[in-house]
Amino acid sequence: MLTSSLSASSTELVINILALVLEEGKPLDRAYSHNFSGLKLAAEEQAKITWVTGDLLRRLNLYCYLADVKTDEIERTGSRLLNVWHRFNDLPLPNLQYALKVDETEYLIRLEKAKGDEALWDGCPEWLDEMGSQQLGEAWPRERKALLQAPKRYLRCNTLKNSPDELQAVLLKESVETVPVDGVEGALEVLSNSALFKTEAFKAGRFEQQDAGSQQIASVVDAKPGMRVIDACAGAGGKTLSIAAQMEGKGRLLAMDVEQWKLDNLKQRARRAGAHNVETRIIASSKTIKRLKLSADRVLLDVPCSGLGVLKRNPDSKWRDTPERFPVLVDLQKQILQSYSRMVKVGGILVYATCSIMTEENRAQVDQFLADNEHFEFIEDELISPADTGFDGFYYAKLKRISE
Ligand SMILES: C[S@@+](CC[C@H](N)C(=O)[O-])C[C@H]1O[C@@H](n2cnc3c(N)ncnc32)[C@H](O)[C@@H]1O
Repeated sequence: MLTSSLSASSTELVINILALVLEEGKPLDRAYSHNFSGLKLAAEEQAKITWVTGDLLRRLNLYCYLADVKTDEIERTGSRLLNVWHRFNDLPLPNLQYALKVDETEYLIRLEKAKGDEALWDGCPEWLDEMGSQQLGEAWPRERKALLQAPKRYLRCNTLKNSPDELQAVLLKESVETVPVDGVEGALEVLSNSALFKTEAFKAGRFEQQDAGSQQIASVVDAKPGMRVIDACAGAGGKTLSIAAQMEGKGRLLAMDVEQWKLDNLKQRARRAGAHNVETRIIASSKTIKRLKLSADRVLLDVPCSGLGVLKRNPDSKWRDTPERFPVLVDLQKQILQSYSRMVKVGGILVYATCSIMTEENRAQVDQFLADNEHFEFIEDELISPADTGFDGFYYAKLKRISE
């Protein structure tokens, strides 16, 4: 929460970032790096800018409605949007030289109307509200509200390099204040606005930034030293590195993906983390999977998904996404589950995971797989609910291969 207004230059930066995201379709993280690179911003000021931008994107439809501004005209009308944001948050307006004014009477009329529209109030596009109600029923309004909150910052202690206590002490020396997260071993919540990636502790591979819910998913894999483990949709390796730590660097951990640049990124992170048992392999065709048939003690399928559990962190995606993408993803997940499950050996464990809270990508997908596949039995599943935990939203199901 902000207690003072943004400076004029920070307000302009927010408008530039929003224009890049909403008018040019740039992902939020790239819009940030595009605007921040080369600037000597204090960590506190940068944190303020990302906080305001994130909040604006989480409730974009509401703020645009209150300001009578269109999402594709931010460059031209962004000053009124930012004025409305300050007005809504009871802060003095920023001191902009050329700004579109807010008509107070019009603003108050619109505010009253908006209060009567719960989905608008919670920053939810209509298509998402419909989908959420259809998929989650009565549970949806709570989740919708939870996805509106600013995400907290979490670290995963890299136990290949240090213990959580040691990490906390080292970070404190670099003015990074943290507290352990209840119920998630090795997770720390960051309380200060520090620039984490500039710390010596980060450069030494002592931690990774990773949501506590994501850390929970990785821990479900329960990999042991000496095992043969496959992380088949590894991306840049958030969960791979966590699994490597479970394995204490012993055994074989194969990280696969269809995108080489992500695996290149993963290799770099693994080097920094001291995770020497990680090998990467691009999935070039179905043959790559066939060659690994019945070979692994553990297979993690952290499948491509709608990302509708992580909207707190990636609020830009709800203004870019369309409902038409959803069935395409569900189909891809089904194919990955059917094909990649062949890599699990008899007695081995398959963990299916998503960063979505939608039933069709989660339990319904798993139920269908089990109905089509007698070689696996269900062990457990869990929805990591943003409303219950305050973390990002995830789902996992743990299955065991019982026959060839
Ligand atoms: C949810 S992300 C993985 C995130 C990663 N596990 C982490 O914890 O950082 C899904 C990944 O699946 C990859 N992917 C997409 N289609 C795939 C396919 N057919 N086979 C394997 N991976 C695929 C994407 O490139 C993406 O990196």
